[in-house]
Amino acid sequence: GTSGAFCDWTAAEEPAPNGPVSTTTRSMTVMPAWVIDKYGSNEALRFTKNAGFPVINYPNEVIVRVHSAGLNPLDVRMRDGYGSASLSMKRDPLNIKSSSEFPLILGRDVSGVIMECGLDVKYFREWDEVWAAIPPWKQGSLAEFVVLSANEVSHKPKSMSHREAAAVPYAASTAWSALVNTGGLSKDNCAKKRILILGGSGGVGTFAIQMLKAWGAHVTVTCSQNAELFVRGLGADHVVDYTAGPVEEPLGALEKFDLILDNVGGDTERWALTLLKPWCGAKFVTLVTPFLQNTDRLGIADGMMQNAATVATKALKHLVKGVHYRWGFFVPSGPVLDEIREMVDAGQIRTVVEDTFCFSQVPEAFEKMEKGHARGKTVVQISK
Ligand SMILES: NC(=O)C1=CN([C@@H]2O[C@H](COP(=O)(O)OP(=O)(O)OC[C@H]3O[C@@H](n4cnc5c(N)ncnc54)[C@H](OP(=O)(O)O)[C@@H]3O)[C@@H](O)[C@H]2O)C=CC1
Repeated sequence: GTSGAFCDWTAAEEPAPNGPVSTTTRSMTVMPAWVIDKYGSNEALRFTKNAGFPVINYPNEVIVRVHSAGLNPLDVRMRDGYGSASLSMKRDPLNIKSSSEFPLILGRDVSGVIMECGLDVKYFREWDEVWAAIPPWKQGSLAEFVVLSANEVSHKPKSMSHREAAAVPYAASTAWSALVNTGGLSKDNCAKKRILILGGSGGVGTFAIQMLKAWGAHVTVTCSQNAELFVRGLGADHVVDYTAGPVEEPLGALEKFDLILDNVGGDTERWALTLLKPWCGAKFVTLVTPFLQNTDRLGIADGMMQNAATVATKALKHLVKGVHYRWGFFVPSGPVLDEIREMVDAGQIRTVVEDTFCFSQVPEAFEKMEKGHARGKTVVQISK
């Protein structure tokens, strides 16, 4: 990656069919973007100057000019086809435009400037600086412009650059949704609570640690030994190295927990619920669920039935042992990002951008994401 550099994507080969790109959104019909036309590896990524320009279809929508786009592990999985059946159904519920998802633009995080507002939009004006997490069923931020509902957008923190701000929304909104909506935690009820984060060094974990510390909780984290200083720097009180051997034993020797946030999945459910305080309302919230795999495999109706059956069976199995089992999800929400902005501007949440790529280097950014073991976020600079 390049630190803060911009590359000249205008030098790319493909000519725009409608002449030079204009500077006002209303007269534009095409824009530069990275798209995929089929699912697959990095070869599927294609740069074009002729991606369809986003259109305001509903009066509550806004068009955002993208300054910086943030990447998440989900982008790599979506490039590979994860969620394809479920998300294209959500994009096109009436199946009006068959095979509607292509060309698909990836990129779930955006920081940029409002260029146009629908007639019902009251809270934003043109030129407002905003950030947002883009729902997976919408076209993403690896493009010059993106259209979003105003209720998915929030004013960007003043204390962050666009580059930093693009590294926050999707992972921080997921952490908030899992801890607050699913876990029932808030700034008013965390003091003295003991929280365990399985997989604390990733995107979601790093924001979860900072939120919980700001709310006064005691935070234990599992991560690699080489991430210990990183998570301690974010506020983690106790760190257990998962690369040194099974973590069940060292964690089992500790005082029990009020909530566990699971970012790892796999066999964690087999042992982690025994680490919770029984009969105290303690919760296990996992973000690693078969939700989209089930709907991809079985279709929406049968997939949702399967999801409901799986989560109900597991919840019941654990409820009889006195603990609650829940699935957490990313939820797009401007109001949640407003709360996160206040924490950022109050110095309670910061972000670590590990790598910055320019717009012409999107395949390199995906290669970096594929390697995993990130110690911070990956951002693509789209415009100055
Ligand atoms: N349900 C939903 O809506 C959402 C689900 N997710 C899921 O949540 C999970 C976390 O997402 P995100 O934070 O963005 O992902 P990241 O890849 O950024 O983070 C994952 C972290 O887990 C660590 N890790 C891997 N294996 C273990 C282990 N056995 N024990 C402890 N730590 C481990 C990795 O660290 P190391 O480098 O040391 O291996 C890495 O830092 C992912 O599985 C993602 O798919 C995310 C967003 C929304």
